[in-house]
Amino acid sequence: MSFLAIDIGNTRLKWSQYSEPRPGAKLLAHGAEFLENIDKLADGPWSALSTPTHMLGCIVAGDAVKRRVHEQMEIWDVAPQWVVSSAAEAGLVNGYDHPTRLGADRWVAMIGARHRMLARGPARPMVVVMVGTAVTVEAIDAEGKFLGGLILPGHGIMLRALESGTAGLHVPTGEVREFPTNTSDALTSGGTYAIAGAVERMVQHVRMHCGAEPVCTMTGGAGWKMAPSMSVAFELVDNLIFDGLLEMAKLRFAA
Ligand SMILES: Nc1ncnc2c1ncn2[C@@H]1O[C@H](COP(=O)(O)OP(=O)(O)O)[C@@H](O)[C@H]1O
Ligand SMILES: CC(C)(COP(=O)(O)O)[C@@H](O)C(=O)NCCC(=O)O
Ligand SMILES: [K+]
Repeated sequence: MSFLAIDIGNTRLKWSQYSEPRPGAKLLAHGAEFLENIDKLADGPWSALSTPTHMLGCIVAGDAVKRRVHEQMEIWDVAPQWVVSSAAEAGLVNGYDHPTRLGADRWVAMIGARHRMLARGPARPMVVVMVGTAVTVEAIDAEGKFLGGLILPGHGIMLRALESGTAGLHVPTGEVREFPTNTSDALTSGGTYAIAGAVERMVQHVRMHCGAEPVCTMTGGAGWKMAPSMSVAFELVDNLIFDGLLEMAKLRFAA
């Protein structure tokens, strides 16, 4: 028995193979590929894996990418299953106007974050931050209701948008500075503090709305870039989506 979890964002595919489809299962193998390289998975890293008995993934990169991943999975006799955000699952209630339109990665990460918190202590409100191609900042109350969330451009998109929309902003990546004194540092710092500021605001909103201090959990490929510049207390976790997929797999594939 083994379980393959896959998270496909707009920049990279991340995968992890576990001994079983449940939280606490042993991690057997893992990897990440930029989307332009996913056609080499079956002949590359996946060729060394034992056949997964179950697979669950989340994808926000579109149907063409999904088809390419299905092709790579043909080396195994396993049915691909992809999460669709729903009105309620695994202890979370979805407050989105149209629950199925919520990005599956956001839904799965929130489920992972909430279970992680409950495993450690009493239920508290949460702010869940994902720093990937885009940045999302989610609010969850102490009862597990997703109240709503912010979507911002990630570092790369912010810089490319400024480069393409101006004549004078073609410069190398800079450093994060409190008082930037060159264009590179001004751009890098502007993007970083835009994200940090959005998180700070969401923490304020949740504190006011829930009347309690939220737990702030941050994840995503570029989370480490944000960590030194945050203005609120937070925990950086590298696998919230896989935590969530394991929780959902436990409910779907329980023997
Ligand atoms: N070694 C790395 N490989 C890939 N992305 C990286 C790396 N280090 C930092 N990043 C940043 O992480 C972002 C991708 O994060 P990721 O969580 O994979 O995004 P997504 O889920 O949207 O595909 C990139 O936009 C990039 O800024
Ligand atoms: C917000 C996102 C683009 C984030 O994508 P990512 O940065 O993980 O590649 C993705 O979750 C998405 O396409 N969401 C659908 C719209 C929504 O959640 O409202
Ligand atoms: K993501």
